Amino acid sequence: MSTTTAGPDLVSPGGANLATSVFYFLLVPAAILFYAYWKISRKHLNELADKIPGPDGLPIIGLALEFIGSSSEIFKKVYARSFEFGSTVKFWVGPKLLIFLVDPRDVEIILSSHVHIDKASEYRFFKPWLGDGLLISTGQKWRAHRKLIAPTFHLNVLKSFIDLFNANSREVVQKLKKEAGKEFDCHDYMSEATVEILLETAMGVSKKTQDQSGYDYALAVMKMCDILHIRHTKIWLRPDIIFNFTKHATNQKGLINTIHSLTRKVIKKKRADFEKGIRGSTAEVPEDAKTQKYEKNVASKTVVEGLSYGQSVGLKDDLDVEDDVGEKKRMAFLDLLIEASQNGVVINDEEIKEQVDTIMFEGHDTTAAGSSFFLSMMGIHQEIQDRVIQEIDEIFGDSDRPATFADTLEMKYLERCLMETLRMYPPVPIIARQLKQDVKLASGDYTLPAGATIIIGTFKIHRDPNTYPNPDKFDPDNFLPERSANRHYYSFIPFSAGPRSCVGRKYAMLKLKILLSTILRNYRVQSDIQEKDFQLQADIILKRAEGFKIKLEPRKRELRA
Ligand code: HEM
Repeated sequence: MSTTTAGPDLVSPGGANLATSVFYFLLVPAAILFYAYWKISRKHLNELADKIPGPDGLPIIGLALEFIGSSSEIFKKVYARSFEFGSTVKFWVGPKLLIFLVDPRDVEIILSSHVHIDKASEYRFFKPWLGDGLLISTGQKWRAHRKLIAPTFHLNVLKSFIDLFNANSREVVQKLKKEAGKEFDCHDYMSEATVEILLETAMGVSKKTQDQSGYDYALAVMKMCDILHIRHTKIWLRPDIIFNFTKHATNQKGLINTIHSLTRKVIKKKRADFEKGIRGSTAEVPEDAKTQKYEKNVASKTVVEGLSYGQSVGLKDDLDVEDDVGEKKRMAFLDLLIEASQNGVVINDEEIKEQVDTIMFEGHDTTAAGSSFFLSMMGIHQEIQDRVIQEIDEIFGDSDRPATFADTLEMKYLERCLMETLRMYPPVPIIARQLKQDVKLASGDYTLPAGATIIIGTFKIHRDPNTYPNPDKFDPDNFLPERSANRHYYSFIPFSAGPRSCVGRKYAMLKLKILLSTILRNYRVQSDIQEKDFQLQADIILKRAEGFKIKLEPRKRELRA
């Protein structure tokens, strides 16, 4: 069948040629104009960048080829190259300007600021998973939600989690029984335990109400981090238009589905409890994990800031506020969010989901890595482990009683070992920010241009020989008060610092002390692998590519089941 149309013949060969010619005629000047505009708009950025030292890259792609290879190879290569320059280094990756900072004075300028709080554009890869949760949101939304969420990690709320920390730590000890005497990867156990502890404490639901295990969730998170890391390092996978056609995009969809189905279930359960008038965690605590009868009166003004809770003495953030609301009014994370959403304006249902996803991710993978590195250190440094065990035995004697808050304050040497672990193996090895304004540095005559991505190299800062003599040696005495006293506040930042510091800093420290002391009350750790043989990789979170291989040997007494 044919159709005829009246009017001009728009598709005649002559007309098509004319249209093509006009198109090219316009395209070339448009491209030239666009390029000229682009060059002019970047003139300021380029001029300031030219003054900052850094390796020469290839034309157009810059140093993109440095990011080829496995995660651990990339980590090794980038870390080795970081020694070629001073404390401020620029790096071009395609048209993107990255500037690495490691001088604590410069780091302070960025992290203590209430202006430079925008996350780097790379964090957008988290969006399908974490939405606009606390980790990546900015501006007014971030400010309002941070104000809402930070008090839910106040020490008074955390103290109410102690029995659940104990109960879950005891379960880990039981689960680990089957690994005794064999080499195994402790990260699997630490991951599962941290997910389950988060469910029962911050989320306030019993892990038994979940038909999907914490392990499946943790595995999905780990695989998501792999995909995000691939997108960070392989620049051709950054545009969605290319990424969406790869197998990674298909895998990502499945993983996000696994992750979100857990968070949706958690919120549904909590809402149902809320409607029945139930507040607080519904997880059951076995009688022998309850601490009430052992808890000594700890002065409410006990100093619990600074190093004991993961940041340099003298630094404060919104987690260190005085108890202005009163113990009774403070609520746990999801309780408070559900209540706030009832009143309407502060947070809506979608935003609750984003925050739950964010806390579940930030709260589990980081602490799982921290505890796995700690156990690896104990296995390698036997004489240090002896001292930790001696301290724990002095606190608990032969008793199987659960650990109280007062006990955690006495775990001084364990705490120093934990700090030293977080110094040498910070679970978040870099922090990235996007600059909206120029910033003059304190360490030298450089100005960071607006538009640059700033990378704060926590891993490198923590191994600066000027701050930590013998920085590659595991030495818990680096955290003796007299040694810490003279260090720059920003030379130890495992939890970041300033207004965007880690909201779970105190939660993590308290939980880790109870979990790790419970494990060491029951097992001695051994390791056949030395630190020099670690294959470090930084897939968002720092890990050992070969797995956290350790061996456990039951100690003299067994925990009563
Ligand atoms: C050893 C354990 C942990 C370490 C080393 C750690 C480290 C960090 C770091 C370095 C940041 C800043 C990230 C950035 O700016 O890109 C951060 C942010 C954050 N962390 Fe943690 N974290 C840990 C545990 C936790 C826990 C247990 C929770 C929650 C229960 C948590 C929740 C968060 C949240 C919500 C943010 C975003 C805060 C904001 O931007 O306002 N973290 N964490």
